[in-house]
Parts: sequence; C-alpha cells; structure tokens
Amino acid sequence: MLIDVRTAMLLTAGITFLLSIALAFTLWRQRGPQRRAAVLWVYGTALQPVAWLLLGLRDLIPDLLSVLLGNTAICLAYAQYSRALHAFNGNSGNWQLPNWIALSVIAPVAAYTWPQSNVPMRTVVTSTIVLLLFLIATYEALRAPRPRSASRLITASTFLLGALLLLARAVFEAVNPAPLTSGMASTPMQGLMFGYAALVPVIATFGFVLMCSEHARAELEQLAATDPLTGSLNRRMLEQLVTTQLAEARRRPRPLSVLLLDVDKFKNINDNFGHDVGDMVLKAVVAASRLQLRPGDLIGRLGGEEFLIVLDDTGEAEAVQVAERLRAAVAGLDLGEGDYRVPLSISIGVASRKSERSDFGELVRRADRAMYAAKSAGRNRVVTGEIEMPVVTVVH
Ligand SMILES: Nc1nc2c(ncn2[C@@H]2O[C@H](COP(=O)(O)OP(=O)(O)OP(=O)(O)O)[C@@H](O)[C@H]2O)c(=O)[nH]1
Repeated sequence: MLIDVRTAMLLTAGITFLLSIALAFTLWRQRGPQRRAAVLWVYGTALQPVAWLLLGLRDLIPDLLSVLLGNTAICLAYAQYSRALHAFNGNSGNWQLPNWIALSVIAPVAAYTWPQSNVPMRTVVTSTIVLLLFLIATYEALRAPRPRSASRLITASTFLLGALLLLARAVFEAVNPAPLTSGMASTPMQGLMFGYAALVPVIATFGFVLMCSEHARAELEQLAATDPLTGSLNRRMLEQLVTTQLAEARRRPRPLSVLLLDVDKFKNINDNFGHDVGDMVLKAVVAASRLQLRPGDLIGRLGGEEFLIVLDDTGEAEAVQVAERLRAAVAGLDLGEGDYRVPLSISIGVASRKSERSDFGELVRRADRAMYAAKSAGRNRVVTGEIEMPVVTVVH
C-alpha cells in the first residue's frame, strides 16, 4: 500500500506540533552552555508544523504559500537542527551557514514554479538542499571524541539515512522516464521520502534529548569529582583513584609516588592581599603544577592550601626531581599588579609506595610528615622521608 503524500505531510505537521510543545517544556529549561543548542533545536522542531501544514495544503492554497514558503520553512527547520548540533559541540550559536543554505532554496524553487511549474527540477533542487543540511547535521552529530555515544550515533544515523534517501530521490527524479506532474503525487519514492520525513524529527529529537541528558550527567559527575575553585580533583575522587592505582600496583608491581604541596605563609597572603588574591594564588599554583606533569598524573586538593599530586609508575628519585621542578616553577611565578608582588613559594613532602600494605591514608601521612619537615627547615623546599633536598635559589 502506498503512503498518501498529503496524509503523511499533515500527519507530520501534527506530530511535530505535539513534539514542539513537549520539547518547549523540557529543553527550554536547559541551563548553561547547552541552552543555546536546546533553544535552536526547539526552533527547528517548532518550524516544522508550519512547514508541513503549508506543504500538505498544496493545490488548496496559493503556490506562493505552499510551494515557496513551505519549502523555505522546512529547509530553515532542518538548518536549525544543524546549528543546534554545532552549538552543542561548544561552538557559537550564531553560526549562519545552514541558514544561508536553507534560504538558497528560494530562487530556484521560484524559478521552477513561475511562470510554469517544473515539478521534477523543483524536487531535485529541494532534495539537494535538504541533503546538504542533513550532511552538515550528520557531521556535527559525529564531531566528538571516540568512542562516540549511542545518542550521537542515533542522531547522526537519522540524518545520514535521510541524506541517502534524498540522494536517491534527486537522482531518481532527474532521470525518471515518467516525471512527476505534481508535488503531491503518491509514487513509491514520494511515499518513502515523506514517510521517513515524519520519522526524522521524532528519532533525531530522541537522540538529541539523550545527548543533552548524557552531557548533564557528565557535568554532574565532573562537579562531584572536582574542587570548584581550582578544577583539580577533590579528596574523595583522589582517594578513589589512588586506591585503584595501588591495587593495580599490587597485581603488577610498579612504583607510585605522591607529592604533598602546601603553599607557604598562605594566611599572610590572604591577610595582606585579600581572599580573592588568595584564591587566585591557589588557581595559579594548580595551573603551574599541571604544566610540569605528564597527562596521566593526578592533581587534587586535600583542603585549604594543600594539594596532592599522584605520580603513577614513578619511583622516589624521579618523584623528587618532579617535586623540585614544581617548587621552582611556583617560586618563579610573578603574581601581582602594578607595584605589589605576591611572595609565593611551596613546601613539598614526597612519599613513595614502600610495601604491599601502602594505602592512600598511609601515603598521605608520610608525605604530610615530610611536608612539615620542609616547613620546619625553612619552607620553599622539597623533603622526602627524612632527607631534605637542597634548595635551588630562583633568580628572577
Ligand atoms: N583564599 C583562600 N584561603 C583559604 C582557602 N582555604 C583555606 N584558606 C586559608 O588558608 C590559610 C591557611 O593558613 P595556615 O594553615 O595558618 O598556614 P600558612 O599561613 O600557609 O602557613 P604555613 O603552612 O605554616 O606556611 C587560612 O588562613 C585559611 O583561611 C581558600 O579556598 N581560599
């Protein structure tokens, strides 16, 4: 049985109308950087009932409304999906290229409608433009590090399948020995195309909503794992990761070292320059430390002005070298404005995994003792166990 094209279009108008209302209630409330993407997606869906209604009333209302406005509206609707995915990927929500591609449908559709209607050529033109928009949406949905989430794959494959059908339709209509005489002709190709067009907003929206909820969950996990001020890991997450690393080190023996960093005379910094400068110093210490670390190393805040750095597969001698590099990097930071300079240095205690029984608490306790030994010895230095490392004077 063939799908009646007018029925399919009017049905899609109804489905997308209900979908836009549901989306307006859910996506519209999205907050943060993803809001722009959600709003664009709602626009894309809300434009479709208008577009499909105009297209579905073909021959019952003037061509200007049905053919010209209807086709422009559907192209603009799909353009908003591409823009939404582009914005979802962290880009500007003001990207206009898809809009221009959508609007480029106007001139050729008008040319193939007046003074004389050329339905096959109009079909080729609209199919090609929607095909381009679907390919952009596919590309944007796939533009994420691997492994790509199922939600991205659902969204991308919805648009890719649509693009393939449009390509088939454009080629078919360009060479069809029995050309279309009306845009409403219910041929198998037309039925397939417009039947699929009803599914696109539903399945793609399902994929997009899943993408949004996965993103929100990842953000929550990130919030639960990090210290909001410095962006470094929090104590709970550090303990969890170090415990896993120690368990692995027991299975496949390898060294592991921790560095406990404490900012020297931090109370004075707060008292003399204010808490905002204190906060800025903590962020600068973390940023400067990160520059000295390998990608797999962990840095977390134990509390206050105390940080722990975890160096997997690193023995004590190498850890001391890293600690010395860190100390020198922080001492070399030039923080301040105008005439005032913030005097900044850190003391570091180093502890390495000694036995099978080493756990997070024991490592931190040993590193803490070493760090306090560094403080007692005059600060701005690295101490491992009981051995104090020579201080390297930094010349500015
Ligand atoms: N600006 C700021 N200050 C903090 C934060 N957390 C803790 N502090 C302050 O850090 C200071 C820590 O001071 P102390 O523990 O006395 O240590 P210190 O002045 O660094 O002295 P030494 O460790 O002996 O070199 C306290 O004044 C806390 O109020 C924070 O998130 N931001």
